[in-house]
Amino acid sequence: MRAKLIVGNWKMNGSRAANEALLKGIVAGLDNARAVCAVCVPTPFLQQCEDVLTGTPVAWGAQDVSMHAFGAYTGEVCAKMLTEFGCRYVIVGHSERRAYHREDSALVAKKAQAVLAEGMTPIVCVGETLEQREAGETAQVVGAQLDAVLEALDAASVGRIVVAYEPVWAIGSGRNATPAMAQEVHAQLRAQLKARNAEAAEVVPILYGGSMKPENAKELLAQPDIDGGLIGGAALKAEDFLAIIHAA
Ligand SMILES: O=C[C@H](O)COP(=O)(O)O
Repeated sequence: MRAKLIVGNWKMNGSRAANEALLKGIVAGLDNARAVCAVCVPTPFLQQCEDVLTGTPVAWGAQDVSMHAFGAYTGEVCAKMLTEFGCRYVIVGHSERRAYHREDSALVAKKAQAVLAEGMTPIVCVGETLEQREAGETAQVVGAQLDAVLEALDAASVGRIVVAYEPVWAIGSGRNATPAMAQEVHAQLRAQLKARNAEAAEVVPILYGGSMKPENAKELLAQPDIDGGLIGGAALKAEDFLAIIHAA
């Protein structure tokens, strides 16, 4: 039985004052939530997460990382640096990075390797655009995105990743995939993981992301292969994020 994992992706939002209230609000409202939870915040706020969240059940992480270890890469942040701020998770391959920064699956695979090499957990995002879904290409697109990462990892490392299925058309649109649509893709992703490492496939959490909110979380999270959520907009309000955590 996989524990549910709820991760907030703050994207490029937040301020020191607002974060303080949000993080403390999340911690205060956790009660005895069964789900594991984390927030992935903009890099400048990692120190604040470490200050506020150390000793609480809420983990934290980053939204991107360099594929390089160290060196002359202006503007980049490497995995080793993230470990110095206590990061447990790093999102790689979010569709916004793929679309706005032209990141391809080969680069995403290298980033996942860099995260694993420093002992953290990559949250590997995959997902199709609306155009690709309408052309019947969903299975092929997300399959290729995940395979690129799996092929770059040794079989033992497969069990150390998290996968997030985020249909691009559902992100920030208010239009979520139906539970059945999401489950169909999650089952395919699970089968791909199994083909690489059957034992690991049973423990890898596969998260759904794309307009998950308090009103639809329970039904999505009830699907057999939906092990949690990668939450954007609803992670910016403690009340909504907590409602999703408690739905899990
Ligand atoms: O990483 C999170 C996703 O992009 C989902 O964002 P959203 O919940 O605002 O649709």
